[in-house]
Amino acid sequence: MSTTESIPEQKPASAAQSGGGENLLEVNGLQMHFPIRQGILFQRQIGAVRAVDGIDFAVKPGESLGLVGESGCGKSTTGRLVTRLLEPTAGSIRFDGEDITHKPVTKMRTARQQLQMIFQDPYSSLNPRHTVGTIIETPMRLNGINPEQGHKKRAQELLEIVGLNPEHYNRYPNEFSGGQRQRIGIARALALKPKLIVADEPVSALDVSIQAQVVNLLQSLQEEMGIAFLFIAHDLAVVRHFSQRVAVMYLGKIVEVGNREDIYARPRHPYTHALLSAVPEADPDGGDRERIRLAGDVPSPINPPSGCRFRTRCWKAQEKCATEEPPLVQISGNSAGHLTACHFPEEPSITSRDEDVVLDPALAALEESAGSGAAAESSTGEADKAATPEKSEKATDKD
Ligand SMILES: Nc1ncnc2c1ncn2[C@@H]1O[C@H](COP(=O)(O)OP(=O)(O)OP(=O)(O)O)[C@@H](O)[C@H]1O
Repeated sequence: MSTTESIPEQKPASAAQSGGGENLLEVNGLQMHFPIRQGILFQRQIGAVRAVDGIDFAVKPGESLGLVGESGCGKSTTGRLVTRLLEPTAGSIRFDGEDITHKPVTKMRTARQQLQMIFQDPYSSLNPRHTVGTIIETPMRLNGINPEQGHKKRAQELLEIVGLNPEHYNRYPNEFSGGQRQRIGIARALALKPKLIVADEPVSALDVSIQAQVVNLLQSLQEEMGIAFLFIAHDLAVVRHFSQRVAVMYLGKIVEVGNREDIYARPRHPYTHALLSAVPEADPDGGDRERIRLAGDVPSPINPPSGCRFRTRCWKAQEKCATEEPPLVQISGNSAGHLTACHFPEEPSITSRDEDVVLDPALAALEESAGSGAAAESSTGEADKAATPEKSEKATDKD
């Protein structure tokens, strides 16, 4: 574990990510500050939730970029900004060569068609009063798309593509399981032949056994139809096999981005190490892995820590981390395109260290007492709960 300071090779995020071919999506300096207002009449702004606070990333045609971080880091807000469901406070979004940052939705018909979103909750994202056929056909009709074979045939084709029975065209969403509903949502997104799909935690509400099936489906769509993905997830396990590149987000900032191999085998940011530590079998060689117990919650985005935002939970934090925000750059030892925002990065390895890193003193005390007596037994559950940097399980279902 190195504590020496790395001297960043100055390659800023946007420049490093836009090299090597055209980008389908390019995001620069993107910010979303939700205003906090007070007062009944005048609604004075007294602060802001800095949900997304100046991020840069790019997605190439046909590529999948995973966007990963704990709950509240700003991933969904990023997805909603990219799909223009939210108006950004600052920054720019270019899609397929066009600046869509402030373009009214009514004036961006093509981009709107080619940029689709799949939502987390397959229960609330489908209108329960419409048949599956209507749900899939409506976007085609609204966008003036008239397939040669007719709307019904095309909707049935799409049902087949996503692994559902085309004869279920006249059924209603409540007749399907969660996994099947997510497939209907995917068929609806495909109806407009998108170039990019923003998938916001598309499997986290599903039973674990169903998750893999839906991820496999999305992967085959990416490979066979050349669709690019911005795949949002709260842990690194889900995006592992699906994303060629991964961006790790913490409290409104991207703290590390790189290709799959760099992020999973040679991570540099302590937060990436902590997230990876929570992934079962993160070490591709099956060796002894480091154990980092990331406890506590992400600090409030209303008043984020100065300097490096991760410093309040970081085991390597020093004074500099409080006073200077580390830039997202290709630090010494990183390969091209692997960018890390850290003054004191970790060694590029995930092998076991001499000691586990336990970040929460309360958790450490619990673990100490766990070795002795019956009282310890009851506290172990608490410790596990506190150590899991994941959202709580949502509704489960089976296909
Ligand atoms: N409309 C809004 N008004 C005010 N604050 C918001 C709004 N939407 C999101 N936030 C806040 O912005 C921060 C980032 O939220 P966001 O949903 O983007 O995070 P996330 O990483 O996607 O987490 P999750 O997985 O829980 O959705 C959170 O603190 C959230 O409370």
